[in-house]
Amino acid sequence: MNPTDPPPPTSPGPAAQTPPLLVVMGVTGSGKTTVGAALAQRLRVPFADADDFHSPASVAKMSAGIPLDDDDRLPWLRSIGAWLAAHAAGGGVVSCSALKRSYRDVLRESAPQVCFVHLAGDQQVVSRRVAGRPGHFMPASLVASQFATLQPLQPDEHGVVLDLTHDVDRLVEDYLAAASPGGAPPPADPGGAGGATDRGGRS
Ligand SMILES: Nc1ncnc2c1ncn2[C@@H]1O[C@H](COP(=O)(O)OP(=O)(O)O)[C@@H](O)[C@H]1O
Ligand SMILES: O=C(O)[C@H](O)[C@@H](O)[C@H](O)[C@H](O)COP(=O)(O)O
Repeated sequence: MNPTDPPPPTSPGPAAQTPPLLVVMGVTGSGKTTVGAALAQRLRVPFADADDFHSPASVAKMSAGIPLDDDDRLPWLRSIGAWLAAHAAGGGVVSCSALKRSYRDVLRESAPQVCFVHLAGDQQVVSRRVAGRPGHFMPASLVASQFATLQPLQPDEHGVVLDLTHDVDRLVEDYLAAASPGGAPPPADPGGAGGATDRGGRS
């Protein structure tokens, strides 16, 4: 083949890459909405906030300081799964707490290729953020139950863990580094979320 010829149709190239389909997950106040929107802008894909998919009854429940249960969350997760399925071909980012493995399984049923970006960190930092966030239905009193419910990504789950204390621009870069072919360098503290921890996923 002449070196100037275009690659054969079967050759993988940038156009063959699957567009990113991400769920930015974590407890309330971890930065999902802020970082999810920034990631979507950087990746040039649509963004959705799972808060907008809650029923009025669920919003009223959380506003009253009562945690949602599995029954409250199932129809909500299915609607987010439908959003992911509808954006699988072109890519998209949705911010959704996805606290339990079983919740992430519901999302994966609709979009098996989805990559989870977990914004992980300390409860005190998150509580301060939620207490200082104006005009949101989620009370700071629910932060403890969110941490109690949270099940971190397991080794077989496609995703990355990022340190929520990094600033937003840095978190976008952390994700890009983790998703690049070489992956992210090992975190400084393997027990925590000191950098980007690749959980085996590529998007
Ligand atoms: N990386 C960050 N560093 C500092 N503050 C942040 C960061 N990400 C979000 N915040 C702030 O923390 C609060 C919670 O962020 P938000 O995106 O609403 O979280 P979530 O969607 O997970 O509840 C907001 O006031 C937001 O401005
Ligand atoms: O399953 C839940 O209990 C909720 O989805 C919860 O995890 C989520 O955090 C709220 O929707 C508040 O919204 P923010 O996460 O944006 O604060």
